[in-house]
Amino acid sequence: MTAHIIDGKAFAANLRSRIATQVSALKERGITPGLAVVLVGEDPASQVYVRSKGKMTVEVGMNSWQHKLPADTPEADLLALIDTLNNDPAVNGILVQLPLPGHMDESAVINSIAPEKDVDGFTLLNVGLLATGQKAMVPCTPLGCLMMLRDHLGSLSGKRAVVIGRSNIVGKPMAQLLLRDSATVTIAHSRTTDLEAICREADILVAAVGRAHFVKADWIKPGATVIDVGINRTDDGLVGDVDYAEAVKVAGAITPVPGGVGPMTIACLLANTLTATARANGLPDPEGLTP
Ligand SMILES: NC(=O)C1=CN([C@@H]2O[C@H](COP(=O)(O)OP(=O)(O)OC[C@H]3O[C@@H](n4cnc5c(N)ncnc54)[C@H](OP(=O)(O)O)[C@@H]3O)[C@@H](O)[C@H]2O)C=CC1
Ligand SMILES: Nc1nc(=O)c2c([nH]1)NC[C@@H]1CN(c3ccc(C(=O)N[C@@H](CCC(=O)O)C(=O)O)cc3)C=[N+]21
Repeated sequence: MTAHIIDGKAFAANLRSRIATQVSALKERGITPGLAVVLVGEDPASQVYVRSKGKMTVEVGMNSWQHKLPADTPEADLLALIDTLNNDPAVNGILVQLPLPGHMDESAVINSIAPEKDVDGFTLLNVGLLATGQKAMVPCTPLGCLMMLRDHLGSLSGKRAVVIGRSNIVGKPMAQLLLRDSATVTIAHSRTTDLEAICREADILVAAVGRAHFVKADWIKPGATVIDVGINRTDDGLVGDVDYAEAVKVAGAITPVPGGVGPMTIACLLANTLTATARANGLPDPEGLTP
């Protein structure tokens, strides 16, 4: 028995085509959703993501703007750009690519984004709304993982979920979404003792660590659903956090890297931009794009 491979690439393509249909409908009413992406510095991996985001934004019919600033840009200049974007009615979504250069205060920059345009869901307001179960902008990577989990498992209610990683951009919001769907959630991290035994209890295992081949096959409960968020560049190319070749023999279902969570992250960014546009125009949330 080998695991069902959850095809994030195909899932994302399907999601983008549904988004494109809804964008066309908005355009007929004279509304074109727009996403502005801000990149500070020349990190090659970030440049790849930003280019890919821009291409897909245009493909679904949205307006796309990319603002590239040099690594030594003063923080005040970045804050001034965000202020301009906040006040530009054509801009419905703003994404500031992380990480930012060391001289910048990351939370000050993120929290200067107008919460209703915060398509990453990283501002304090959106984090608080998600944590209290209210209507928020939900971080793209966890949202994409949730969509794939629901699609594969149906209800998550009562399932044991283990999230490895407690970052603000992946681990914590992932745990919030699983909790909201009534899973029993454990968050593990670098100080967790007996990590392997905790993982073996999981019906749903989400790995967001940033270490190649970190999760071994014998940590996985037979038949479990494994979501591999990790993006690690190695001599063998791009790999996730899970020892995929072995895990695939034990898991019930697993997301590959590449072609799993990554494409869903970008599709969910477009989904959030569409949701933000609908809300800005007093329209109901688009069907099937919010949790
Ligand atoms: N596919 C996608 O769309 C995306 C992929 N990613 C990828 O996901 C991975 C995680 O990203 P991110 O959350 O930003 O990373 P962070 O580095 O912010 O967080 C990593 C987490 O892993 C934990 N960790 C590290 N070592 C261990 C260990 N030995 N045992 C248990 N836990 C450990 C850390 O624990 P502690 O808090 O104790 O330090 C931390 O909570 C990366 O590979 C990143 O590239 C990220 C965003 C989007
Ligand atoms: N403000 C902000 N929001 C983010 O969402 C954000 C960020 N900053 N900083 C960096 C991380 C990382 N991230 C990825 C998005 C897509 C892929 C992706 O599409 N990956 C492809 C492979 C791409 C490749 O070959 O490099 C895949 O997994 O199939 C990966 C990683 C978003 N992030």
